[in-house]
Amino acid sequence: MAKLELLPAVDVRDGQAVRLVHGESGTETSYGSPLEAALAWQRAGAEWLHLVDLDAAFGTGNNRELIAEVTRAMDIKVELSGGIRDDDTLAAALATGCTRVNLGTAALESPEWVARVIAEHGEKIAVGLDVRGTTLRGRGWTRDGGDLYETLERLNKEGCARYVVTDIAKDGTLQGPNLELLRNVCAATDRPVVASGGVSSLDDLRAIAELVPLGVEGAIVGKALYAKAFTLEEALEAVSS
Ligand SMILES: O=C(O)c1ccccc1NCC(=O)[C@H](O)[C@H](O)COP(=O)(O)O
Repeated sequence: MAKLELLPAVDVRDGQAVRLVHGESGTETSYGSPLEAALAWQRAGAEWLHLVDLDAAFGTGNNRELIAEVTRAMDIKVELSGGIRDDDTLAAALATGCTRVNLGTAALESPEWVARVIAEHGEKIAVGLDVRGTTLRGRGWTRDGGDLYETLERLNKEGCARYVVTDIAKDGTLQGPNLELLRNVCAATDRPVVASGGVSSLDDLRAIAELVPLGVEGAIVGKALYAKAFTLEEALEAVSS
């Protein structure tokens, strides 16, 4: 059986690595240099980094230079997220050399553009499905953006390669992942799914790993690593078989 990929997260706000609760602006806890955090995950054996420009997501500026610097410094695969919504921001993100980008708001507000870039860039484009209940949220998760399953059906038809699924109610809370949501999304698509939000323990990761046969490919881990609930080495070991 394929093993679950782990993507430690570095979310950047105002030049700092931070964690938010429910992705809400103003709930930041700071964890210092994003480059140091990313290098630490790489040294610990990560194969992926999930790197988020929160200012770009919230529309409070951007950390574009820093995000590019961190991405260039990595020998591992990088998934970039946050504020990638048009040709300029997509070109800047891809120019960093990242492995793929994660589009959120654009998939809700600019469906024609997203269909075009999916057709042009294939595997380099993932779509973030960030939900409260079954309602998608855009603009840094501050605005409603339609129904999860209607949007998923449309993106499936357009050939979207992969989805990053976040239950906003769980994100940054250490309350455990929403396994039911992951199962439901896997049932509605044949594309790989990356789980995000709420991981609190090695058992949570083992529970997500049980969903690999259903289509879950990876899990993003943020708060639990920064709060030292477990180490990345322990997490990689827990999902290695
Ligand atoms: O990814 C985004 O674009 C984004 C936008 C607005 C708020 C938060 C956003 N991402 C947050 C993450 O990707 C978290 O790092 C990830 O869900 C990890 O969550 P957790 O393990 O619960 O800390």
